Amino acid sequence: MDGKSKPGVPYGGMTDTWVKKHRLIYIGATRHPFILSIRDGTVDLSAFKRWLGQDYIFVRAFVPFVASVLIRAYKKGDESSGDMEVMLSGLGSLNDEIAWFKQEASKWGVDLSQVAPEKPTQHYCRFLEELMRPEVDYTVAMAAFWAIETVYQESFAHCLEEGSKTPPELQEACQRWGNDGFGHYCSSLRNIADRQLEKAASGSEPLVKVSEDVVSKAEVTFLRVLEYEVDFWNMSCGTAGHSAPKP
Ligand SMILES: Cc1ncc(CN)c(N)n1
Repeated sequence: MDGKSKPGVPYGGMTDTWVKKHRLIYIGATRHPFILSIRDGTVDLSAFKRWLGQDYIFVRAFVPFVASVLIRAYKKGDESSGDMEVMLSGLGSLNDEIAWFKQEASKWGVDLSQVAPEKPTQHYCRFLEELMRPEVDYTVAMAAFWAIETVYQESFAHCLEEGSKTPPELQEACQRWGNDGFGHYCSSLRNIADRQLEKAASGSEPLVKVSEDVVSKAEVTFLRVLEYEVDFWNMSCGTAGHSAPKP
């Protein structure tokens, strides 16, 4: 959370360096007031319902992005890495996630068919589209994939920690991303990203464009994910319009 490497996470991966180097925006994304309001039980239910509708739209756009990373993993042809299996499990959980959104929406009386994407959602989905373009490197796509999943894991796990006062009716939402299994999945994504970054940095990746170009692009992409996540949380709180300028 405060950028310290987590127990069991191998110290010194590139992602570890980024979390430390950019800990302010990382904390901004993983300890957002919206998340803190869920954790202390003061969340405004209309904000939660707004988040629910918008996140459903995001998750539907996230599925093809995950599929695009799976295709990149397949094309890498490095069967021993097990990358494809990690993505397949991710797609499986997204299938459950979409079913959960529909059930949760009906529990709260949110008609998902009537929800229109607000600007932060539109911008975030457009960013996912950009990451699906063929010229985007596997390493850059993996950095985004890990960052997107880990922000939710860190955020919602925080609402489940000792001492939290998360309302019982919101526990299930927090469990969805805050559970240990999802945490393990995020560690798998992190390991793939770190391995790819290590190869790019050492220039040992064949046919990769100028290697430091890939590493710096991956770092910029990591930061852009954090910005989109903060904008998404801001939207959920109704503090739209205060988004950071996009590079
Ligand atoms: C905005 C957002 N970011 C990440 C996740 C986790 N897949 C999500 N459901 N929504």
